[in-house]
Amino acid sequence: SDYFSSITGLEQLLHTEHTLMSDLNAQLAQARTILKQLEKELAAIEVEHALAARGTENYLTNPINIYRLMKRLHNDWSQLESRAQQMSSQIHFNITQQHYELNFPSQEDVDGAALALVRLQSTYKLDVAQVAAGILNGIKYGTDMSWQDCFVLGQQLFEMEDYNNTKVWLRESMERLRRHQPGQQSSAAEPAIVNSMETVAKSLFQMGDFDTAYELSQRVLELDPSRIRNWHLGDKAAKPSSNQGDESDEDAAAQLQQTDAYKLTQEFEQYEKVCRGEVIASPAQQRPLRCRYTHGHHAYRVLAPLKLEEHHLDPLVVTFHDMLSTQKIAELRQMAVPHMKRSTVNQMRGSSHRMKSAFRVSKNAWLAYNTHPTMGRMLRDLHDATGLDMTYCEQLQVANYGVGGHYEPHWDFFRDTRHYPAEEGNRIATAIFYLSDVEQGGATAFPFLNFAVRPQLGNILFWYNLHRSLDMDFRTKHAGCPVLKGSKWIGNVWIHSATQTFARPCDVYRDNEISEDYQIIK
Ligand SMILES: O=C(O)CCC(=O)C(=O)O
Ligand SMILES: [Fe+2]
Repeated sequence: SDYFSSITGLEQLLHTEHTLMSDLNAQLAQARTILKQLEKELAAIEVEHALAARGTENYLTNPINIYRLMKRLHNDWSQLESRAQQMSSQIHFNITQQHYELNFPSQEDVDGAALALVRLQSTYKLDVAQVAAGILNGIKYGTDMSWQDCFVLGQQLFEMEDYNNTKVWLRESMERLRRHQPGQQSSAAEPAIVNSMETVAKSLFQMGDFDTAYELSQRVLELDPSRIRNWHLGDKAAKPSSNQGDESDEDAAAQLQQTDAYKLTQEFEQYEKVCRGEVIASPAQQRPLRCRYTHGHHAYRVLAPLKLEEHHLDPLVVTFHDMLSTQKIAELRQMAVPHMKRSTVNQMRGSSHRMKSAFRVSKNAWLAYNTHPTMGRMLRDLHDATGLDMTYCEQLQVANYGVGGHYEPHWDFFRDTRHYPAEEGNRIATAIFYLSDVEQGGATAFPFLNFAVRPQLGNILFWYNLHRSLDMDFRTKHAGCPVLKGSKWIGNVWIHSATQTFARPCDVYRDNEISEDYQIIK
């Protein structure tokens, strides 16, 4: 399970399908051999009949022909019969029995993948027709989705009670079906899909989406005109009790309100805009920012200075460029892969129970710094760059986001003191090592600060989560935007505050008030 949350599991699924393909291929090859023989024997009999047709009497007065006819009907045909039966019985293609050792996605996985596709489409405002054509932000990546693909996705969204997106995908499916040349082979739709279309049309009708229901019904009739008979009978099966329909409707609406309240806030809208790159920092905001060389806090860096890029000054958010080589990154990722598990989030404030969530779709692994010399180096470099003391930092968290993977806006500091050891202090700073590039999407976004940082292999993104007073800086809310194309790898280092008194002394006045307004979700 959880194949959709990162790329590592997907490779297993590719393997599963590869096994099924070669198995079915082997079975078909065997069947084909028998089929060829059968064809040859049939052709031989056909030759006899061609001869007979030229003169039946002449043919049937030949004793050899008479004998062969008798023999054929008495022996040969029953042999042909058993051969044909043998051929069909020889195709042993039983997925569950033969391949119990293979990994298959669960319903949850399929739902997760559907959700990912829809998340991308809404976050990046993608045109459904383009997505269905395999085009992401103007670049054609893969094959088109068939009308059936779009329909099944729409149906699934319907079952997941995402009605707005249901409509969009069903309409795309119908559009594709309409454009579909009638001459093409799949115009003879399987009854199963026509059944589903009928069912979905009925449900849409009951929910009051008459346009889509009508559209769908028209297509059903084109595929199978005889179905109209079922529609006028007013039978019970065709009309689920209206009571039931209303109830589930209310449920759906209530659920939608609850889970999606945040999605409707201005804050979330702003987050999505930042992900899309639609928010451009004002000149006033940009003017004081610099890209420069620095020797950080280590004399050695005078000779090999660090490339520092400032994104924001207060709170401080910066990038250190080219801090890890491709080779070392490959080693790190390899070490992490066997330990990767679906990421979780704290269920509630004060609760230590952690759970999977659509809020955070990725996989991660925690690695101790003594696992590999590279990791010790990473901490030293981080110390040299920032001057912070690395005594209390959490293990390296390597995370991988697959397509559609994301992490919705959150703060990295703990708001509940029970979530960190008092002697270590809260998470004063976050360093994200980017362990991959991402082709499209996947930026780290700061919705309150109006910018997003694109992952760039080898870079470190660094920021302070706390004010100098060690109060929480609520302006540091940030997120991992959905990955649109590619796979995103990061390594998180969370540095705690207890030993930073000299590295980052507090000011003479408390500086926390400036960020307090950002605590309230708008
Ligand atoms: O994926 C990102 O860019 C951000 C990750 C993050 O914020 C986290 O893991 O806490
Ligand atoms: Fe974070």
